[in-house]
Amino acid sequence: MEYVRLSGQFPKLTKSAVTLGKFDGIHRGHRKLIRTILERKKEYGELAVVMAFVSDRQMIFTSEERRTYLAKMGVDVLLECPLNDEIKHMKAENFIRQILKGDLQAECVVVGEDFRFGYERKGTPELLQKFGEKYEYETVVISKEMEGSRKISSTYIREELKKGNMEKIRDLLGRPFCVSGRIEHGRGLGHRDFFPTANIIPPKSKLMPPNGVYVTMSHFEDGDYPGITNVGYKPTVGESFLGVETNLFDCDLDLYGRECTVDFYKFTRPEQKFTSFEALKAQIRKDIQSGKEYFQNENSSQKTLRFESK
Ligand SMILES: Cc1cc2nc3c(=O)[nH]c(=O)nc-3n(C[C@H](O)[C@H](O)[C@H](O)COP(=O)(O)O)c2cc1C
Ligand SMILES: Nc1ncnc2c1ncn2[C@@H]1O[C@H](COP(=O)(O)OP(=O)(O)OP(=O)(O)O)[C@@H](O)[C@H]1O
Repeated sequence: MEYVRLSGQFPKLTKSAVTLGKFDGIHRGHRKLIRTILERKKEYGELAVVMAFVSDRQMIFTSEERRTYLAKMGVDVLLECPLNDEIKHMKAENFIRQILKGDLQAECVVVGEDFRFGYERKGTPELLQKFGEKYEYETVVISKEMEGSRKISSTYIREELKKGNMEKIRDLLGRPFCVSGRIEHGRGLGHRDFFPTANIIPPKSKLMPPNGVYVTMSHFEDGDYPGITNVGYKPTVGESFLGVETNLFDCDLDLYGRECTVDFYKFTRPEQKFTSFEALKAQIRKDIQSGKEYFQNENSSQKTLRFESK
C-alpha cells in the first residue's frame, strides 16, 4: 500500500475509487465504505484510495496501526490529509474539481450519508452526486451502520473507551480495541520477583482506556497468548511514562524486541497504589487467577477469537 502524508501537493493518481472521512478506529461503519472501494477495485480495476482527514488529537488507532490495518484489507493508497484551514475553507466544488477529479482522477466517490466537507460544511453527499454529472464520477452513499438505535461513530467509541467498556467497544469496532508495539524492557522487578511481564509503551498519540487491569490476548507473529494487562504508571513503584504491561499465561519465551498486538477484552479493576510490594504481588496473583477464569469460562471461549464481525 502506498502511504502519503500530505504536506502540500496531492499525488497524481489515475482511475481511483476514493472514500472520504476521518476514519479513526476503522469501525464497522468505516469498513462498509472501504469494502465498497475494494469491490470497485475488483470489478473495474480502480485504485482503492482512502483519504483520511487528520488532526492532532489522540486516536483510537494510531496512524501506524491504521496503516497496517488498511494495507491488510487491500487498500492501494492511504492519503493522510491534515484538517487545516485551507482544506476546511475550500469550496466544495473546488475540492471536487481540483482534488478529487484533478489530482486523484476519481471515477467513484464513496461517503456515508451524513458526510460533510469544505467551506461551511456545504459539501454533502447530494452535492457530490450533483457534481458527479458534470465531472464524470459516480457517487456511492452508504447508509449508517447502527448499534441498536445509535449510529456507530468514532465519537461513540471514544465515549466507551473513556469508561473502559471494552465489551461495547468490541461490538462497535467489530473486533477488540488493541495496542500494538514492540516489547520493551521494564525495570526487571517483575521478572526477578515472580511474574514476568511484556511491556509496550504506547505513543502519546494513542487514545487509551482508563488506567487499570484488563483481561487481554496478545498476538505475536507466531502465536497468541491470553494474559492480564496493567495500563498505567505503576503508582506503587512510580513510573514516569504510561505502560501496557502484560503477564502472559503459560509463556516463558524471551519476547524482548518482538512486535505484538494486545487485544483488550475486559476491564477488571482500576490501577491502585499499594502500601507494600507484597500487597501488590498478592493482588496481581488474584488478577492472574481471575484472568485465567475468564478464559476457562465456557461462555467466554467464543469471545477470545480475533474474529472480525460485519
Ligand atoms: C496484572 C498486573 C496488575 C498490576 N497492577 C498494579 C497496580 O494496581 N498498581 C501498581 O502500582 N502497579 C501495578 N502493576 C505493575 C507492577 O508494579 C509491575 O509489574 C512491577 O513493579 C514490575 O515492573 P517492571 O517490569 O518494570 O520491573 C501491575 C502489573 C500487572 C502485570
Ligand atoms: N456508522 C457508519 N456507517 C456508515 N458510514 C459511516 C458510519 N460512520 C461514519 N461513516 C462514514 O465513514 C466516513 C468516515 O467517517 P468519520 O470517521 O469522518 O466519521 P465518524 O466515524 O462518525 O467519526 P466522528 O464521530 O469523529 O465524527 C464518512 O464518509 C462517514 O460518513
